[in-house]
Amino acid sequence: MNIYFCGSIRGGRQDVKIYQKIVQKLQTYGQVLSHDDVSEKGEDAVSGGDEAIYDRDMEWLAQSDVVVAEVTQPSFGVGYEIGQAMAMKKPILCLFRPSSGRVLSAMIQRAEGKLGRPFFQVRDYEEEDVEGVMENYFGELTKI
Ligand SMILES: O=c1[nH]c(=O)n([C@H]2C[C@H](O)[C@@H](COP(=O)(O)O)O2)cc1CO
Repeated sequence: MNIYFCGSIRGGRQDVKIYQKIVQKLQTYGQVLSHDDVSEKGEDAVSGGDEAIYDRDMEWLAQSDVVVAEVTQPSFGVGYEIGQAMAMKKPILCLFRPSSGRVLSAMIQRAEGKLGRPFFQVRDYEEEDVEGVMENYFGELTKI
């Protein structure tokens, strides 16, 4: 299974430790298609620049069987990828931490009803529960 992971880069890297935890867990379900650099800096210096990043990520999105997005830290890129993945009719799991004090965009929160479960889901979670949330999701996904 190819899994595309979305997480904020230029939107802010505050949650990078949580992204690393999510990616580690996703690797137990399949191949994770995501930029290698889940460090604080991001991958600004990638050769080929922004166009290469865009083309690579759209290709990976097209190749993915499922998309997992951490949406707590707002990011234009993550929102864009979610919209593209919806247009491609990929199953999408959005993970949001209410304890951040943020309120999730209505455009993500209310997209849930539009493709129908289990194709678009938003799950609220706490950091210590994130592995269990993914176990539930992937358990249900394999039954479709
Ligand atoms: O360097 C990058 N590499 C990269 O893969 N992306 C993609 C993957 C992330 O899920 C998303 C992050 O978007 P943003 O940088 O607007 O927060 O965009 C985005 C950037 C920088 O915008």
